[in-house]
Amino acid sequence: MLNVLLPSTSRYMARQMKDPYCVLARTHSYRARSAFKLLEMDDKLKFLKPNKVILDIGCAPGSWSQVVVERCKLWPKEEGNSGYLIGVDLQHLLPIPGADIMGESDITSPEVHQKIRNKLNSRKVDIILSDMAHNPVGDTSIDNLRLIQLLRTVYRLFHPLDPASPPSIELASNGIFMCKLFDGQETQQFLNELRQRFSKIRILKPGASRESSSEIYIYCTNPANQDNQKRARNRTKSTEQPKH
Ligand SMILES: C[S@@+](CC[C@H](N)C(=O)[O-])C[C@H]1O[C@@H](n2cnc3c(N)ncnc32)[C@H](O)[C@@H]1O
Repeated sequence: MLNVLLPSTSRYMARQMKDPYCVLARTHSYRARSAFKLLEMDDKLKFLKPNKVILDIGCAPGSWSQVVVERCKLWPKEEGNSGYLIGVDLQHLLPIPGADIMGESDITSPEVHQKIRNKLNSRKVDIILSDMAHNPVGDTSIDNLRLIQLLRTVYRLFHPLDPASPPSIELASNGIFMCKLFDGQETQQFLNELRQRFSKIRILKPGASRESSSEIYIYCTNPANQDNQKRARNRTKSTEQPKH
């Protein structure tokens, strides 16, 4: 009956039942299979630790935040653990114990930046995670470009275009920025922009990421120091502005 009435829904459910990561997500009470992408990347790079201040951008339905809470021991919080997690998403999402969730919040909005700043209360962010994405339209070049535009607004939070203006969010001197990107023709340009801001960049494709998906993860460490940042911002400014 379900097959007749809702063929695409039942096909989706069948696929989910066969997908080992969906089964595992249910077993471990993760809200999405994407938890296993972060778990795998953290197993490899070991960046999630107690005492870290973390911003999880595009956090709904919340499986990455669940992983961060577990690995950074935010719930129940160990005594002396100064770690803190803020999760931001356009969508409404259910609370996650140990995380400070900002649902119905657009990361491109200045009001949201102000709310994050208030929550941080002058603390620097150690790790910025972004699994954020629009719904892919399936055209690689459009999806690639749209996500890059969104990610530029994210890195400009901690590396503003105007070198004279203070960053909206301060990244710690040993801070990490990890973001998802739909791979495509603008990827190299985007990587070049990141290379001006971080001296170490790695590209990851975790096993839980579907082969058919163009998604890749970019893991950036060693942020440029203040002077280099200013020089990089000046260089980027001149290449990013339209030529007349
Ligand atoms: C693939 S999902 C993230 C899954 C999440 N990491 C998890 O494990 O549960 C991508 C999310 O990015 C969010 N998103 C897209 N654009 C956004 C924006 N401008 N601001 C905040 N969130 C955004 C979407 O609402 C969506 O929930």
